[in-house]
Amino acid sequence: MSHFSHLCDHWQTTLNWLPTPEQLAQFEKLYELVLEGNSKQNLTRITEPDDFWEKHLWDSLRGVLAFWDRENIKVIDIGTGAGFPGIPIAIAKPSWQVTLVDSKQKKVAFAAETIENLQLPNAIAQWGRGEDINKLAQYKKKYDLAVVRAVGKPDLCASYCLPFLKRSGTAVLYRGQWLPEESEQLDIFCNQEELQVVKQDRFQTPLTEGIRHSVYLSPRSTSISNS
Ligand SMILES: C[S@@+](CC[C@H](N)C(=O)[O-])C[C@H]1O[C@@H](n2cnc3c(N)ncnc32)[C@H](O)[C@@H]1O
Repeated sequence: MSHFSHLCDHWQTTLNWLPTPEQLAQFEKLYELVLEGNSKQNLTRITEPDDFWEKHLWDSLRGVLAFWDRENIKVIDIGTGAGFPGIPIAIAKPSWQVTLVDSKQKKVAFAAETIENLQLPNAIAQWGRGEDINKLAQYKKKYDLAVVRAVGKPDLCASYCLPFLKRSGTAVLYRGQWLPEESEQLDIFCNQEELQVVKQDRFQTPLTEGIRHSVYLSPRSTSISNS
C-alpha cells in the first residue's frame, strides 16, 4: 500500500521534483521502519502518513532545495535523531555523500540499520557529539553542507556546523518560527566567528501551512548557489 503517492503533485509544485518509483518505495519503507522503531524507542511523535510526509520527508528536502542542482557534494547532518533530514536527502540525492551524526548510541544504531535496510550506499551513521567530531581531521572542513534540525539554539547549531564546512560550504539551520531574538543571537555569534548569514528563507509547509525558515550560513566572503 502506498502512503505517499497521492502527494506527488505537492512534490512537483513545491520542489519541482518527483521521486522515481524506487525512491518512492524507499520513502514508504523509511516510514514503516520509523513506525517499527518507534515501538522500541522514542523516535518521533509524527506518525500519521500525511504528517510524516510533510514534517519529515518534505521538510527535510525543502531545506536543501537551494542546492538541488549540485552533484557529488558532501553533507553532514548533526543531531540526526531518527535520520532527519539526512536520510530523505540521501534517498533523493544519490550522488551526495551524507554523514548522519547523533550523540545517542541508540539513535545512531537505528539510523545505521535504516541505511542498511534501504540500501543507501551514499549514507553512513556516526555516533558522537557534533562539537567533538568536528575537531577530527577526517571531518574538519570536509563538508559542502552541514544541516541541523531541532537540535538547539541557532548560535549553538551554528557553532557545531562551522568547523565541518569547507571555505565554500554552507550551513543550513532548519527552523520553525524565526524570532528576532534568535536572529540577534545568531548575528552576535557570526560577528565573533568567521561566519555570515547569507540568506533567511521563509516558507510554508504545503499541507498544513506551517511556518518554516531555512537560515543559510557560510564562512565569510562566500555565497550559496542558486540564491
Ligand atoms: C529533537 S531531536 C531532532 C532529531 C532530528 N534532527 C529531527 O529533526 O527529527 C535532537 C537530536 O539531536 C541529538 N543531539 C543533541 N545534541 C547533540 C550534539 N551536540 N551532537 C550530536 N547530536 C546531538 C539528540 O541526541 C537528538 O537525537
